[in-house]
Amino acid sequence: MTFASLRRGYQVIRTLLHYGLDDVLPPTLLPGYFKLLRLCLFWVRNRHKDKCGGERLKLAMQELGPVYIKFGQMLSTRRDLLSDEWAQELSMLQDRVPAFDSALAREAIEAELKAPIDSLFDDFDDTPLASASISQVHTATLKSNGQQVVLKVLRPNVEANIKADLELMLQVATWVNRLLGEGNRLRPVEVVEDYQNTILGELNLKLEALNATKLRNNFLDSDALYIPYVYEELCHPRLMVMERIDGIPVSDIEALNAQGTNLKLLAERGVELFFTQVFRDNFFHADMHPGNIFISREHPENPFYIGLDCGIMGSLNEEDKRYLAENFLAFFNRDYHRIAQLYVESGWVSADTDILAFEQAVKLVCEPMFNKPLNEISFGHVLLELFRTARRFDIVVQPQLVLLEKTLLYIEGLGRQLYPQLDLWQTAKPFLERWMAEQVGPKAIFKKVQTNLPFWSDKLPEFPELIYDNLKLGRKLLGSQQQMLDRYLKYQQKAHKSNFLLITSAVLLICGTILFAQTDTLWLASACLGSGALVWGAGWRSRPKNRKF
Ligand SMILES: Nc1ncnc2c1ncn2[C@@H]1O[C@H](COP(=O)(O)OP(=O)(O)OP(=O)(O)O)[C@@H](O)[C@H]1O
Repeated sequence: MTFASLRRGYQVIRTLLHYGLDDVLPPTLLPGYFKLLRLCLFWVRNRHKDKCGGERLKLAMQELGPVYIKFGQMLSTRRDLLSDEWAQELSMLQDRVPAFDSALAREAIEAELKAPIDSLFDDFDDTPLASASISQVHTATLKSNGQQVVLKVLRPNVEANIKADLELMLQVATWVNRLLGEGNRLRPVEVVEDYQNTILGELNLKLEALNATKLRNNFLDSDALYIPYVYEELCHPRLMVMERIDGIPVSDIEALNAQGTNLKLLAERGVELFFTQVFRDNFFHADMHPGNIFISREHPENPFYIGLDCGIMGSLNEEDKRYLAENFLAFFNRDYHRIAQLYVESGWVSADTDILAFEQAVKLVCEPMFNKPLNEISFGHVLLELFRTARRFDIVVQPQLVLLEKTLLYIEGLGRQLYPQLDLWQTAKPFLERWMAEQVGPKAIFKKVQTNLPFWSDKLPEFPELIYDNLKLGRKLLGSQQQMLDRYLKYQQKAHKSNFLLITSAVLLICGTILFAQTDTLWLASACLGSGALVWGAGWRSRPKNRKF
C-alpha cells in the first residue's frame, strides 16, 4: 500500500465518519476500541444527525468525488440490496463537476490526434459544453465538411485516480465481507467488482464510439431513436468526436409541452425502444438516465429520442431473453408456478430449490401488485421483486439482468413522467407475445431453417459423396466388429474346453489319490492318476493364449 492510497483511505473513512455513517453499521461489526480510534485519529464533529442514513451517504459520496458518485449511482439501482429510501437518495447524486482547464483538454486532444486541433477543426470552444466525472465535452466545427461536432475527452489522470479508488474500495469490501461472514446477503466484493467492470469499460472512448455506431446502425430506419454520427477515424481511447445534436433534455417537460410534443407517442416509443433493443437486437443502452436522453425539436407531433453516451451497453443471451419474456407473460397471467419453474430452468436459482416454497414466495410478492390497476404496474418493479425473492433462495446474481432491470426502471420512470397514464402492459404485451410466437411457433422453425440454409446449401453438392463415404465407413466398421466378435467367440470356446479338461483332470487325480490308499484297488488308482495327468496336459495345452480381440 502506497502513502497516497493510505492518505486516500484516511480521507474516505474520515468523510464517512463525518456524515455519521458508522451509526448505520451494526455495533457488533465495530471493534470495542473503535470509538476511541474515531476520537483520536479522525476527530470528527459534524454528525448530520438530523438527516436520514441515505441522505448522509449521498452527501458523503458527493464529497468523495467522481468514482464514489458513480458508485452511488450504481448502488441506487441495486434495490435488491438497499431499501427504497436509500436507493431513492442515491439516485439523486449529480454527476456534474467543475470543469478542468481547457489548456489541458487541448493538450489531451492533440496528443490523441497527433495533430494540432486547428489543423482539423475550426472554432474550438474553450468553454466546455459539459463537464462530467469522467470526461469533458467541447464543441468545434469539422474542417473537412463544416459539420458541428463535439469532442469528448477524458479528464487528466482519470484512469489512475479511478484505479486507485477502486483498489481501496475492493480492500474495504473484502474487509467488510470478512466482518459479515461468508454467505452474507450484501456480497460487497461482488458489488464492487461489478462496478469495476462497468466503470473501467467507460474509460475507453474508442469502445464507446464503436457501441454508438452499432446502436446507430440498428436504428438507422427508426422513427423512434437517433444516435449522432460518430467520426470513428478521429476516435481514440481518450477522445471521441461525434456530430453535435440539438435537442430538448427529456427531463424538461415544460419545454416539451411548450413546443407541443406528442408525449403519449413519445412515452410509448420509449417502451417500444426498450423491447426492440433487448429482444430484437440484443444490444441495449444501459445508461439511460435523463442526462443522456434528448428529444428532437422538429416535428413535435412525431417526436423521436436522441441517445448519447453509449459507454455502458448490455446484452442477454438467447435463453435469458426467452426466460425473461416468459417471466413477464407468466406474471401477467398470474402463473406463479411457471415463474418459479422458469427461475430454476434458467439456472438463475439452483436446481435443488424447493419449487413449491419458491412459488409461494413469488405469489406473496406478486399478488398484491394486482391490487393496482394494470396500467400502474411496473415491469421494473416486477423484476425487482422477483429478484429480491429469488435472493432469499440464493439466486446466482446475473450482472446482465441487473443492468436490464435498471434500464427498465429508467425507461418506465421516464415513460410515466412524460405521460402518466401510460399503460406499460398494453404497450409491451403485443411485442412480447409476437416475439414469443416467433421463438417457439412454426415461425421459429422456419427462421432456424432459414438461418441454417446457407450452411446446408453449401454442403448439398457434397451429399452423395458424404453418403457414399459414410456407407463405406459403416461397412468397414461392421466388418471389423464382426471379426472381433468371431475372435471373442473362439476365445470363449477354447476357454470352456480347457476349463472342462482341467476340472476333469482334477477329479481324476483326487479319485486316484483316494484309491491309492486302499491297496486292493491299486490298478484302478494308477489308471485314474495316469489318465488324470494326461487330461491335465491336454487341458493345459488347449487353454486360450491371446486375450486381445
Ligand atoms: N453529441 C452531442 N451533442 C450535443 N451535446 C452533447 C453531445 N454529447 C454530449 N453532449 C453534452 O455533454 C453532456 C455529457 O456527455 P456524456 O453524457 O456523453 O458524458 P459522460 O462523461 O459520459 O457523462 P456521464 O457522467 O453522464 O456518463 C451531455 O449531457 C450533453 O449535454
